[in-house]
Amino acid sequence: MPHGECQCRIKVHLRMRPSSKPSAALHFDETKAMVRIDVQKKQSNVGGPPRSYTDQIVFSLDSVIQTTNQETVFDSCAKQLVEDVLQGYHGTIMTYGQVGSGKTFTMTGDMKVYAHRGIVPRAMHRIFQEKETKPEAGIRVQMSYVEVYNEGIYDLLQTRGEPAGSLMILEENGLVELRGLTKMPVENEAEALKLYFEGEKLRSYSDHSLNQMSSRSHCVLTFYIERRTGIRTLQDVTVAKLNLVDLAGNERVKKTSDYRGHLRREAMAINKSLTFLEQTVYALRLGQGYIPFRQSRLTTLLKESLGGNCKTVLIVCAWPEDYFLDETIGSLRFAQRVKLLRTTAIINKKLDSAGTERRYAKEIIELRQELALKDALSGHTRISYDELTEEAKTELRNKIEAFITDEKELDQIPVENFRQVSHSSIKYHVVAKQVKELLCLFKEAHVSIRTQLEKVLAEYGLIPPPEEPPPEDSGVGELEGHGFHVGIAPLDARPESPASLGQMSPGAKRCGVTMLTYKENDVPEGVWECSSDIRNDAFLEFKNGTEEGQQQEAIIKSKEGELQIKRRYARDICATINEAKKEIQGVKKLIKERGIIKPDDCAELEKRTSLLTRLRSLKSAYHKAYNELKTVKVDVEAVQQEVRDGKEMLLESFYGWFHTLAKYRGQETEDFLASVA
Ligand SMILES: Nc1ncnc2c1ncn2[C@@H]1O[C@H](COP(=O)(O)OP(=O)(O)OP(=O)(O)O)[C@@H](O)[C@H]1O
Repeated sequence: MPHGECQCRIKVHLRMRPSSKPSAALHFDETKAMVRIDVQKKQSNVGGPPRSYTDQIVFSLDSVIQTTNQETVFDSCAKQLVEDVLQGYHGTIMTYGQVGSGKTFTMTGDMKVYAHRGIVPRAMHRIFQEKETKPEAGIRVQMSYVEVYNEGIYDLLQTRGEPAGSLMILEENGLVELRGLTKMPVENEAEALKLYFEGEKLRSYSDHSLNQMSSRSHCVLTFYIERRTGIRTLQDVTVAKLNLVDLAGNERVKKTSDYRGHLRREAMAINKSLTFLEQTVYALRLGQGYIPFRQSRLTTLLKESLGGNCKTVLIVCAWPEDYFLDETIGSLRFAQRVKLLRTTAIINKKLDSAGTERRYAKEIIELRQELALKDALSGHTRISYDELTEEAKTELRNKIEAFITDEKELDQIPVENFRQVSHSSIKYHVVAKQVKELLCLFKEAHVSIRTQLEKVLAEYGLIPPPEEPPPEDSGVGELEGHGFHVGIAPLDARPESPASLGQMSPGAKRCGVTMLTYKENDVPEGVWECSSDIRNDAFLEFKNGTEEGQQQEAIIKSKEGELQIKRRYARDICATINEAKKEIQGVKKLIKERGIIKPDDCAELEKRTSLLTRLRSLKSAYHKAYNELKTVKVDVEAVQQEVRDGKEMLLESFYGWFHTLAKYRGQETEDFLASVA
């Protein structure tokens, strides 16, 4: 159920007018809100006179009132409903009953005696009391007053001075409206009462045998109450209606002595409309699909009150005399049916758009004045807060672009007021992205400046020479012998070709030993007095034929295997670095091609940000690989050194073996070697 929605039953009260000869058949239980009526009935008796017996009819209501105290009537029947209307519910209070039974007395009261004022003036008092005591609610009241006379609806507040034609009923979205109805704004209780009395003067009364001032029409007095329900800037407003309906009295025309033409016509029209009202209530009670609201003007007007968005109270007025017992029973039967009807009332909210607009306009003026004062105090007298012209917008965009591209070396975005910011579509995230991008560029610039500075300082010997970063444009050289490095290896760093070393002996070739040879220069002076061929053969003999030589050769081979793996790994890293470098250059080119981005071009900015992100990730991969390459390089060099050390050890061992053996044998080296071979 939506907030404020209320499923309500129509409340029904019985008010008996005072009488000097009340019927003995009527029994009231005010506590239980019940009325019992003893009805004398006659039953046919076969062969004899009809037998009479007493039947009892019991009516259960919401209250039974016999007092003449108007305050009690208002408090028990109307007060709560008026409060509900002040909260935003639509409400209707209706009086129904026989001619002269006290409907107008209940509704209007005796206006000559203050204590006898009826529901209308008391409700008025309560409404305007609320208006005065709660100025923050900004209550606005309007009033309309219509009568339904002989099936015509007449505006009792029309001020045109000529008899008004019947008002036309309009129905839109199930809601009934009267076209051209006068809704008078009312400021206070006195004004409302004055208007009410003016309307009363236009109302149709006749001198009736049961009532000197008998209302010959149904009257609907409506208060439209608009009030704010909060103190926020954007407020909800409730617009509720309070309908105070004084129905014309029903009568048994034959019973009354008034058979004069117009009175008879009036009585028949009243009875007809009340019959339609009863039929409508009956249909509503049965829950029929079709409810004949449109049968009469009265039922059309009461549509919402009987079965729609409204809280409704019915006060049935009755004569207590025996003579009118049938009419009283008829009124109570109607009351009983109405009591079973249900309505769905909601708090009627509407957005006070006109009021909000007015408030905003006022607020804007005040804020502008405040801004102008602040600008004047701070010396900014030429700032305009008006809507930006197209020219001003373009100028502002250019200024911002200049700031972002740093063309004019501005140290802040040149906007003067929020309107400029909003009209340039500079949203926070856009600025944040720009700043992020600038930070990125700044970081790169910082690294470059630092490197340059370190180089200069190193040149002057103020700091140790910095380790060269990989030159990005030249790529990474392939590993080759001792000469691999980041970048293209310098020519003098290439290893000597095997041809420049000592000749590989046929024996070495045979044994598959390709790496370890020696040069003439390697031979210690005075040791080798034989030809190189002989020495090579002797060397192979040592490596392959002696335990010491074999062990050392095995170590060298294992180290050479390790070296090979590390070099292959280093080569892979080099390939990764070169690939990254290529991509970096590609992305940089793309960024450059996109040129300067307009601050409000979010799509382009997105693309640029994504390219920058890609660039950052490539650079990160590049530097990671480069660091890894440095580590591998150290490893490779270490293993290379081990290989070199192993070879040197092998040579030394060979020299020792060869020399000792030659001496031991006491032979000429040539002879010895010949014998060995
Ligand atoms: N409860 C009451 N206490 C005192 N006087 C009453 C009461 N009810 C009605 N009267 C008096 O009876 C007379 C007729 O009452 P009223 O005009 O209210 O009847 P009515 O139901 O409106 O009649 P009609 O249908 O003809 O308009 C009035 O003079 C009124 O002052």
